Amino acid sequence: MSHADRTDLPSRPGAAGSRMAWAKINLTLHATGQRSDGYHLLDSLVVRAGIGDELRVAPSDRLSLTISGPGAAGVPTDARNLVLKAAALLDADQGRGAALHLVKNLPAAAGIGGGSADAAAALQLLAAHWDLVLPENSAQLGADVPVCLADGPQRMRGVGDLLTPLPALPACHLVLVNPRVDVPTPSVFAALDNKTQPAMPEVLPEFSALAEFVDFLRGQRNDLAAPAIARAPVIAVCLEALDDALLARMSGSGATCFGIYETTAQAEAARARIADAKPNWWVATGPVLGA
Ligand SMILES: C[C@@](CO)(OP(=O)(O)O)[C@H](O)COP(=O)(O)OP(=O)(O)OC[C@H]1O[C@@H](n2ccc(N)nc2=O)[C@H](O)[C@@H]1O
Ligand SMILES: Nc1ncnc2c1ncn2[C@@H]1O[C@H](COP(=O)(O)OP(=O)(O)O)[C@@H](O)[C@H]1O
Repeated sequence: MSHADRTDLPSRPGAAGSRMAWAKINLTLHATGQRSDGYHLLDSLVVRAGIGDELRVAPSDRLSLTISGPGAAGVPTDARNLVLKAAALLDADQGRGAALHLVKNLPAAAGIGGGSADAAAALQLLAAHWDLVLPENSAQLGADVPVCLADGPQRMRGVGDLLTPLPALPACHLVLVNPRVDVPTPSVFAALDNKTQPAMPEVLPEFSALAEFVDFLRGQRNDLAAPAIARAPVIAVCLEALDDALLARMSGSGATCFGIYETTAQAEAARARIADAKPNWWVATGPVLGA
């Protein structure tokens, strides 16, 4: 087999030629202003959930991308894919090759940064594969890419570019519910009436117990929830379906909602109940990473 023909893709998540692209969850999302270029200033507590896509790389003389998995339908495989955009940003027209395969589990355009997480995973995997350093301008791939490159809970401000790592959070489990309606991010921002709302407290408390953390979150907001629900009222039905959670909110610009549960068993029971009642929805569960 020639070097160019090798497409022996590693199949184990976390193997050397593979990287997980974990879902990004905005536990809070405050819209605090707007820049002159139209981009919104945000203040958001962002975590990664242990539910994600998997990106694999194998040596090849040319760059290629194939996609499989339950979330693959409708995701572009051409140069519009954020994985290939990330490869182009890193390669800078040098013509490097790699055979990439994306196992797409996360729904797209769902407020959980699936595309941004894939882009971040591509930058990290290909930087290692090609022996390059990560580019500083990753945000040009999307405002959420920098936070997806970071590990552990983060406070995200600016337009997504100002990141402050947070101490570990109390352990908890998330149930993610998506009613399978696309809610494009620009349309939700455009429908946001009040673009200058209060930020989170300047200094975030440190949380030793889950109840304390959930109490704090209850006092915070997702300012994009109202315009997203106005566009897709089924989001309110998702929140109702999570009514046994300690807290249920929408992530990002929607439509995915999350419920916070204390134990894996409680989260799994909620996942099974909702999946049974709503077979056409996407319902998944996983721990908050770095908690
Ligand atoms: C709202 C957030 C919150 O984490 O998440 P998602 O709902 O996308 O998951 C992000 O800020 C989205 O990040 P991302 O989806 O990468 O944004 P981009 O591709 O750069 O921008 C898509 C569009 O969203 C709007 N946008 C995005 C970020 C921002 N700070 N202000 C904005 O106004 C702009 O209309 C832009 O054209
Ligand atoms: N690898 C990818 N996975 C998902 N969507 C992608 C990908 N590459 C490009 N896209 C496009 O990016 C858009 C936003 O995707 P995504 O990041 O999942 O949503 P959101 O910004 O709501 O979190 C989608 O409309 C999709 O067509």
